Amino acid sequence: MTQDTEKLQLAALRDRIDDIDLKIGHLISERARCAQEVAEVKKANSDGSEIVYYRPEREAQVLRKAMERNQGPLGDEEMARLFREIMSACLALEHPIKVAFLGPEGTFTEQAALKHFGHSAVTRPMSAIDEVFREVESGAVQYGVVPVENSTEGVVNHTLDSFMDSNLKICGEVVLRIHQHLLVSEVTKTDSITRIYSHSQSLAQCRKWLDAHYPNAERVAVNSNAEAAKRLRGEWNAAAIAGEMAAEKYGLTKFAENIEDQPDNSTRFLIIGTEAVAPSGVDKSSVVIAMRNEPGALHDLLAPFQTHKIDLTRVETRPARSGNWNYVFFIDFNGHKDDERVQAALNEVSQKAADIKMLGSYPQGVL
Ligand SMILES: C=C(O[C@@H]1C=C(C(=O)O)C=C[C@H]1O)C(=O)O
Repeated sequence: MTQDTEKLQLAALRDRIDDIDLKIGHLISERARCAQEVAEVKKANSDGSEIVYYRPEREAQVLRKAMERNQGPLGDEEMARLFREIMSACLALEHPIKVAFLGPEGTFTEQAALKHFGHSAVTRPMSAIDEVFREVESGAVQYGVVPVENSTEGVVNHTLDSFMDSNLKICGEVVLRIHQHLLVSEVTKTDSITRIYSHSQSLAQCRKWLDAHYPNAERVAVNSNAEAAKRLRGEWNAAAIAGEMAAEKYGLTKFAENIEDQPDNSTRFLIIGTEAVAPSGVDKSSVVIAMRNEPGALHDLLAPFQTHKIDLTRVETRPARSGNWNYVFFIDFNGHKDDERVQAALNEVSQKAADIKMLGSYPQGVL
């Protein structure tokens, strides 16, 4: 009797779900047709220059709205992730977007690219950060994704250096929680692991765990975590440290999970492209500023931001490669380059700076 009631109740609920899915399906198709029309309008009004289909500022607004109006029971991020995928599919209908990322397949950077653009983007692995820059510069892809800073290990210097030689712009940022796992293959003898492969950043992020659990294993730094995962093939005495995607892509087992020393370990990635991005309402900007080696240079650099009440979110120093100045600062702050306050501050800085280069204004990461 109770089994019958359960069956009836479930059947009724499943009928309701089928009805709802039907409506969702129709609505998604209607949305996709609208996106196609957007593409038609863009084409009809084109002045002959290349049409820009992907609009980072609009996408950020759509995702923020999805989160703001969400009443549960799904979490805000979960809701936004669903909309992320719907938009990704709609954009692919307008124009398939091609994205280069720091590879090989299975890296955290690939995960960041998919988190930012959704799974309808066509992603291409590159073997080095400067290759990602070159691929975008050559026009082979429209966008690139590169890591820029990790909460445990700090800045990715290759990325900052690549910006010094490039005219590409930053069009977005994405932050990824990084979980590291100790991976083994089916041939690994787990009680005789004497070598552990990983990227140097990941080895550093798991230093204490390794000291505690594998104090005598040789730590071998390789080009990427995915490369580390690949190296395991046929080595019975080796393990790799890498993320979930690498484990899945290379068919490895998690022998120990979440072994990063800091529980809030996260990495920030930048989206690079050729187009400047319009304000989305909640934006960040990045600039490189070269100062002469004079007393008070750092004060001269920072004071205008304080005067105009602009929050700095990061200040990074790199050795300058030219003889004209000594310091180069990479500065991130809240605000868009079109904001009056930002323009006023940058104007004041430029009077004291040897050189100033705007790397881009872009929507603050939503997901
Ligand atoms: C539809 C547009 O084009 C693209 C697709 C979007 C969407 O599906 O909502 C949003 C921004 C663009 O990346 C648009 O510009 O509005």
